[in-house]
Amino acid sequence: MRRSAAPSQLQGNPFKKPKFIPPARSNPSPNEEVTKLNSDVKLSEVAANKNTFLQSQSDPRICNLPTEESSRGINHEDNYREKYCLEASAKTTSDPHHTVHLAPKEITVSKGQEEEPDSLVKYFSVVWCKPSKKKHKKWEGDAVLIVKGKSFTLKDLEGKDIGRGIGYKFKELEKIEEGQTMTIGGKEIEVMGIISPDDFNSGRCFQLGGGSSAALHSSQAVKKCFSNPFKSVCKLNSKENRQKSFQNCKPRHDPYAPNSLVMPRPDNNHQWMFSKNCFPVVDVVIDPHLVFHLRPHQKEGIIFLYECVMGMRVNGRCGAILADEMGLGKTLQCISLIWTLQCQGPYGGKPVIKKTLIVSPGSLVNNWRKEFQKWLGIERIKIFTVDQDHKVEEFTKCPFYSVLIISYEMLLRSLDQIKNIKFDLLICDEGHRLKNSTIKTATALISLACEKRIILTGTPVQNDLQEFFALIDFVNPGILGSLPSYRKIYEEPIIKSRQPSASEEEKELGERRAAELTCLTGLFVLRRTQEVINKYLPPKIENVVFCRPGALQMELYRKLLNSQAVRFCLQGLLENSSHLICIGALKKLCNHPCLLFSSVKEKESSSTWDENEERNLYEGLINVFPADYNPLMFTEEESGKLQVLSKLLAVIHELCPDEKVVLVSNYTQTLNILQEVCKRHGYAYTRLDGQTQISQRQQIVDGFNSKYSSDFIFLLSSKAGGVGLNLIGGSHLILYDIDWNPATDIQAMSRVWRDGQKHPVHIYRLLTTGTIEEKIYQRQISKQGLSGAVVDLTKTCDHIQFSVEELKNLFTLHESSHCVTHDLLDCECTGENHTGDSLEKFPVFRNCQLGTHQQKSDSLKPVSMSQLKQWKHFSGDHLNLTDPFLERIRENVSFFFQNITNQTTAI
Ligand SMILES: Nc1ncnc2c1ncn2[C@@H]1O[C@H](COP(=O)(O)OP(=O)(O)OP(=O)(O)O)[C@@H](O)[C@H]1O
Ligand SMILES: [Mg+2]
Repeated sequence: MRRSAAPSQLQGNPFKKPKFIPPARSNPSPNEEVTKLNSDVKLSEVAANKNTFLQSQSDPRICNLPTEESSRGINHEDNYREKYCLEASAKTTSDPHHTVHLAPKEITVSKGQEEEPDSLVKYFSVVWCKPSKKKHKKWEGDAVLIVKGKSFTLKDLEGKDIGRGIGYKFKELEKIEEGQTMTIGGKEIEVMGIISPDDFNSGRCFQLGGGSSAALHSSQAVKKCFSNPFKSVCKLNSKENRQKSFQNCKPRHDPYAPNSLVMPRPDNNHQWMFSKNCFPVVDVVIDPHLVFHLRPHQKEGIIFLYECVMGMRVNGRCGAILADEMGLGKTLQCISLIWTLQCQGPYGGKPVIKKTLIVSPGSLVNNWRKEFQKWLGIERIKIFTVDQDHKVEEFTKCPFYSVLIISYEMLLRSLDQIKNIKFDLLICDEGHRLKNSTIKTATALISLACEKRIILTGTPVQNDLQEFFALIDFVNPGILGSLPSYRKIYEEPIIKSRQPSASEEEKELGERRAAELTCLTGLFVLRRTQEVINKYLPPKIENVVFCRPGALQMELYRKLLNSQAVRFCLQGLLENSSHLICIGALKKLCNHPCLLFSSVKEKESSSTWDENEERNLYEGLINVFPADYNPLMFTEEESGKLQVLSKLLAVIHELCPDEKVVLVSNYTQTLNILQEVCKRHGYAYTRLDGQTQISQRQQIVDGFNSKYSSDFIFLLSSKAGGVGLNLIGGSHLILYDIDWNPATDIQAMSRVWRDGQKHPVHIYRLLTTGTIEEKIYQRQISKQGLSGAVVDLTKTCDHIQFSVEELKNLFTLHESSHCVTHDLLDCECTGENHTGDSLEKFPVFRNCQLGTHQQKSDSLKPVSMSQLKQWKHFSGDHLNLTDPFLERIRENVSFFFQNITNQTTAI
């Protein structure tokens, strides 16, 4: 029977016959085929090397200048890539079943023939069409046929079921072989080949619809390689001309100098594809001026980024995600990359890029400028930052600017102009916001033509597989296929395998798909944890301080809990969001009663006072305050936390007059109170919150960090300014209130304990004993909080669903406990200075949808209950530590937890 070719037939799906054999390549031997599927990662190298080996024999365009490299041993750090790739593919390579089965005889069944028919599973690649009597079939598509015992499933290459059948005769299904045509489930099919269980389990057999690594490394590489072989044929005709031109091609910096950092050379395949005009390969060497400052992980990061954007890691793909934890110097790594590519390139030393676009949150635009200046000075590179007074047009008009830095908001406003500029490199800082591809910013950035794209994010990217897809698809569009096919092939099986009810088969499939996805994306996603710089950082002393509430606070708290609104909440009688109003009131009260007073007064005079819930909540509350209560004249004694804070500031000021404090709250109103405290005590302060002009933010940060600044306190709204800021001028950080999302707090805490910090860092988290603040903290550190994915700043309290049980717990005041959190730890101590083991012995794990093999210690994760138990802890009455700061506040504190990281680091 003759047939029209199905799509795969034309594109060279290796699971079908006739196989696509690239030009200049001999028919692969069976052994070669085995290698091909043994390791996806190695595959690109094997395939590429083989191809180019064959080509380079006769191809005049590959012009390697003879180098002394091998004899003198330049540190190209090639083995870094190898190590990295091997790690990514470890799972795959260790699998012994990695073979393509070419003939029906080689059908692999999961168990022996004598097994129960139901347990036999076979996989076939097929083409299908609607049944017809026509001689010349018009096949409608490729599919994968899964035969299991007496039933079968037909899936298209996007992983969607397109046919199913049960109750077939086992013998009939057992006999299926290559070349056979049959009608099955209302479709006519022709069997094109047999798929090994491993190729099915890894998802590789869906390659045309998906984009598995096998597809990438074989067909795409091949397509790229052979698409237009004559496009960049050497134009230099005379031998002398060539020689002359080569002589000028020298590395910009000496690759043999001690400590030089030399980028890996492109392989033959890369040269064949990208070397224009037959230029010789020249070493790309990072500016020694930068190398001098680089940490080891940053050197590796630069090589990684270089290889990614040069298309050396995944053929024809130039995107990367650098997801290093906060404070690891992602900015410096990018600056090094930009500076290098702007001045150098592997082909004749010609620069790879001319213009770079950096998009960042508004508050970081000037930080980028500062970092450029810090590392490169003002002469080497001309950067342009867009703000109200400096428009994109100016950048366009002045050719000497090579880097444009713009906020996400401004980018949207200037998109038309930006689109008209040819950028060669696009960097999206805090790029986690692109996780939703439908938002305007993401669509705008996707629309830019630039191929070399880098996302920087401190947040782990694999926690949500859909968001993961969006980020991956942004940097390397199409690499995972379409969203629907990705969901079918990867997301659904992976999620299913994580369900408690998952069968062994589902678990295995999910794990294999996750491994495949990791292997594929691991080539261009890099994440290192804070551990890599710990040794450069001073000690960090972290304290959780449980502050006794003041008398007025207690009375008001009881009153609120007895209100009709709270009671209705607990009976489930109120609207969905009414519990949030109650929670909000309790949190305000914990910060200071005057905040609650102001809210009640404000509501009373507003037109919405009639709204039941609030009236029910605030009823009679004003009577608890003294008759002449004036919120502007608040006292410190009225709030337990404020009292502790005030004493803490005093002792820091007294004992460490050169050190500064970052004081963080989530609320502007609370910051107002803290600001007032600063004024009353005569502390010089500066402030950054949501209202601070973007253009002023860096100035404020710089002022505070400067050793000449007289500011003692930096008042920071964590929501407004948490991300990306460097506040190393401060060495004490006080979190005045707690957020539901641990990420907000962790972000804030990371502002001071980072590279460049000279003093030991003291972190104080203040919680009001027995109140909702403890409950929120418990939620942060409990399993529930830890698994909710969590380290994501966009998640707010509104996302949390509370059961009535949980609400009951939230709305309970524990008046007699020193520390409810400690009570919950099942700790046998009585608060008498229990010295737990160091936290460092207990690596922190985070949940990741890709599975266990991805789990790494991650300091972005809040501590867990069991880790907290290992911290030193003691009640206020039993404090006998020699910590002079805690000593001074013990009177108002019912309990402490303390943990010291890097105790022995010499600064
Ligand atoms: N090699 C280095 N030596 C000294 N300081 C460094 C080095 N690398 C980075 N830094 C400094 O460390 C601080 C943190 O760097 P950076 O802001 O780039 O971190 P980041 O990885 O972007 O973190 P975040 O995710 O919080 O934005 C900056 O002040 C930077 O100048
Ligand atoms: Mg940053």
